Amino acid sequence: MAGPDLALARLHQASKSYGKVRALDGVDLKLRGGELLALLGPNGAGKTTAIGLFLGLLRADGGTVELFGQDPQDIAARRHIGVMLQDAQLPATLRVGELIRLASSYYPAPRSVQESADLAGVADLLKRPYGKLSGGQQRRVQFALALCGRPKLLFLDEPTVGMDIEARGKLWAAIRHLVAEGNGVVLTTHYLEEAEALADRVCVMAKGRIISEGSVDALRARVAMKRVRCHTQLPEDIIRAWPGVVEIAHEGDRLCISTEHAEDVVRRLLALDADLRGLEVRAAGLAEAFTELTRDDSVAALQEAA
Ligand SMILES: Nc1ncnc2c1ncn2[C@@H]1O[C@H](COP(=O)(O)OP(=O)(O)OP(=O)(O)O)[C@@H](O)[C@H]1O
Repeated sequence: MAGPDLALARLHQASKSYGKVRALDGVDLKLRGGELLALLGPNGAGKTTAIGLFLGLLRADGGTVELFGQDPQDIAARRHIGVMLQDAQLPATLRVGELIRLASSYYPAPRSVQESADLAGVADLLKRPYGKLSGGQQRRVQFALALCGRPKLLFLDEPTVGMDIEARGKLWAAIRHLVAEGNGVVLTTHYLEEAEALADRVCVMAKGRIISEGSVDALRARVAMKRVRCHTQLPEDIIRAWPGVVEIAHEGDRLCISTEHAEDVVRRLLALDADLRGLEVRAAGLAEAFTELTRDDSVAALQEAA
């Protein structure tokens, strides 16, 4: 079993192709206890394939895959993981409590049904048949099944799809609790605010490669784009023609200027508009960083440089 400093899960130069499609192309990835890693990337980037390798559902064509230092197809390693995949098929007639009891029985030291239900926020649904639940409720039950075995490592594939804001907030709190207890979590998501809210590290994938890895702040810092907002009487056409102005949008009665040269833009605004009000300059959010990183040309440049 892995010690505290060893990786819970690791991909080393892992590759996987489906026929001519290279779904993963030499990927390195490592996760430690007490860490949440968010895997981001556009559709088809290779996120699900990477998780499939960790879970032993797929075999790598090249490179190595380790779960607790063992082969993921080894049952001893798999006893310590919990999984919430996108397309869970569960028997509709079983009650939630029965499902949790059944899933717990596969693990050596499971949580009690009540503890699992409380953590996942489904304690009030224990007597309800699974098939009669709403989509968001079913997702919460799937989360209870993922954590009932007291896993050291959780794989959550787009866990909050279909959840309302309150349910999402509760799931985030439960995930934070599990990470604070020292467990590792690998999360894939298309909700950038989810990665921003939860992740210690963010890994951006595109076309089977990792194109960026680091903290959310480090990822943002890689993107030079800034947003300059203000109330101004200056005509939009004039601002648009300034060097470095990429985009102009209206937000209510404010103008929002996207630029890589925020200082130049601010200098011009102040020089030309004595009545300028409400000036604000902000770094790009994760959404902008993500868009910029996964633009086709930037992916190509990174791949050439690698
Ligand atoms: N069973 C399969 N047979 C053939 N091609 C596949 C198979 N599974 C995945 N692929 C291809 O491999 C590539 C990576 O797919 P993968 O599902 O890992 O991406 P993803 O990042 O999880 O995408 P999404 O965000 O849409 O879930 C895609 O081009 C996909 O079409």
